[in-house]
Amino acid sequence: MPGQKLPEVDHFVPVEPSKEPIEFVELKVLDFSKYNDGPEARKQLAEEVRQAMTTQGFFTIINHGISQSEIERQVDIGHTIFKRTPPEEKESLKAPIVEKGSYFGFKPRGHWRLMTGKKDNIENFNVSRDMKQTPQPTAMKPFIPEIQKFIDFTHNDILFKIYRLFAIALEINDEDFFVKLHSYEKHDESWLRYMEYYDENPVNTANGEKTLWLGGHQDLSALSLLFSQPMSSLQVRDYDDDSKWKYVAHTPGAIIVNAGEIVKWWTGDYFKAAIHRVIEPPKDQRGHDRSSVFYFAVPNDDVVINTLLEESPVLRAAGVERAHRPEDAPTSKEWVNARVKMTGQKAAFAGESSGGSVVEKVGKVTTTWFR
Ligand SMILES: O=C(O)CCC(=O)C(=O)O
Ligand SMILES: [Fe+2]
Repeated sequence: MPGQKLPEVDHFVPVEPSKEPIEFVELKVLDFSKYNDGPEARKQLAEEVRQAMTTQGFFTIINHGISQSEIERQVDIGHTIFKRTPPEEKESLKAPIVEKGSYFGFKPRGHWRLMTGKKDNIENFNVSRDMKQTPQPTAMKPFIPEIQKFIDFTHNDILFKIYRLFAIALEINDEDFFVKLHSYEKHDESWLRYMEYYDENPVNTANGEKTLWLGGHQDLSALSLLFSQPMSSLQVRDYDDDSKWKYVAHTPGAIIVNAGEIVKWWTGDYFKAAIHRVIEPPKDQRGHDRSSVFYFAVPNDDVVINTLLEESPVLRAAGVERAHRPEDAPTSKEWVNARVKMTGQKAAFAGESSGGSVVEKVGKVTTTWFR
């Protein structure tokens, strides 16, 4: 918006990129400037999506239409909301997570229990895709038009492009198949998240292990879009390399696309849901807070989620199994509310058993937590 003066923010100063020799996961980088170069170019991108999704469930997109400065502006807006909202207002706009399974509003620090048994040190403010349906702290009000514009572009342009590539990759006849399940006009629980990790205690545990900030999980979403930020603390468990945890590199201006459990079910695990966690960063980045912005997409409320064997010849050829018995398949809203409600609450999440993973029931379906 050239010439127009935007409301002032409290600027968040991000940490400098780490210079330590850490092991990064190799992610495919998709150049979305090619998306409009015709059907052949789109087919090529779809093949790259297929390769990334069947191996990692994570990929990076660049040239997607949102600039690094627009991402920084959103991080600043989130930081400003956290800084300027007084504790009493945060308390009164607390998300009814346990009561209703809804994230809309503030998630205070300490709501989740980590696998170490400790409480999290992360503050979230979650905004409904349709911002009118979200609690509106006073500090957010000046930024509402900007935030809504950011959400709308992310949903209607970037997300829908990714979904058209998914449909092409799965050879589903209707390229808009997934787009129609995420209709902008209908209601769903998709949300924008501002997230601040507070590193108040930058000390290693006695055995030299790094402190866990957010336990290993797959997102409950269909797709999560992570706007890249410079602190090296997000790790993905590499399906390709003996399940090793590896750092996700920062690419300024990029979006990391993270497939969640809904995509895993749609594809009968042909497309992987990325297993990821957040840990304390390398030494040269400690003692800094980490502020970032995310968009989590889930289908419209009434969409029943099960494997798309009828729609996709690729899934039939791959021989995948249906994720749920038809009578057990949840609707999008049922799943989201049930899963949000129990995240970070149970002993399973706090890690009573050791080893790779813990399965927990969510209504008629299950979710898995990872170490
Ligand atoms: O902070 C991050 O980079 C990832 C956060 C995350 O995994 C989540 O909110 O689901
Ligand atoms: Fe996540």
